[in-house]
Amino acid sequence: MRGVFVTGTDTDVGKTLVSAWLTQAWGADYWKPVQTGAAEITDYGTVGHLVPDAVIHPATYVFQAPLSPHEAARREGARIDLSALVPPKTDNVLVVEGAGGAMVPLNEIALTVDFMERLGLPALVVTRSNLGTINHTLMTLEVLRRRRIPILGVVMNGQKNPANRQAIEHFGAVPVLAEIQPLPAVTAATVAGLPRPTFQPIGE
Ligand SMILES: Nc1ncnc2c1ncn2[C@@H]1O[C@H](COP(=O)(O)OP(=O)(O)OP(=O)(O)O)[C@@H](O)[C@H]1O
Ligand SMILES: C[C@H](N)[C@H](N)CCCCCC(=O)O
Ligand SMILES: [Mg+2]
Repeated sequence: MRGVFVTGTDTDVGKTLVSAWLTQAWGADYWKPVQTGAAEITDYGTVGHLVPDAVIHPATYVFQAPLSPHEAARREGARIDLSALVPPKTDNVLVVEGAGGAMVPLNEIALTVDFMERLGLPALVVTRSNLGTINHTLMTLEVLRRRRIPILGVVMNGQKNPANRQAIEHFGAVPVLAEIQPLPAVTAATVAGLPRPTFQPIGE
């Protein structure tokens, strides 16, 4: 399976924007295995609008409450089973987006990082560019490395911050693959207008 698991230092950090950007630039398929907050909005719906031609695979779990997956599932009398999180069959590159960050619980014992470990795709970490991101990014990298999850690199999302970029690359021993600036609006046109990624997905 070729692709990338888009995780982040937090919820609302820009994972869906980055996922749409890569899906569009690579002509990839998109999959959001676990979606919460569906009562308000879904990431697969957003990516479908931002990348109209993309193959959007159905989420395995969809819950209404905008909460951590383990809690959103519980409130609906459900429980996320990692063995049900089977990647879609595709010969194409697959962009997978996690819910929130790497340590987000999926059930009473399993965390998102456990799912990432099973899936085996390299991780791309989306981070904010402003104050506080160094700590959050280094902690996320630490978690991924402890599980020997390959790390493609980091995408910084927000106003350019050379000092934070340097710190993340130096202390995190990881490349900042791209810096995405604040967009006036997130639309199919502005996503398509972003500079093309200078990196490729890895895997066979
Ligand atoms: N560079 C940017 N410029 C303008 N708006 C942005 C940018 N990055 C993210 N946003 C907006 O910020 C909000 C959060 O971004 P996004 O949905 O990509 O975060 P997320 O990490 O996928 O969140 P979740 O954890 O819910 O999946 C969205 O409304 C998105 O359109
Ligand atoms: C609802 C939100 N948009 C995401 N889908 C889920 C974020 C879970 C975050 C859990 C946590 O880190 O506290
Ligand atoms: Mg998202």
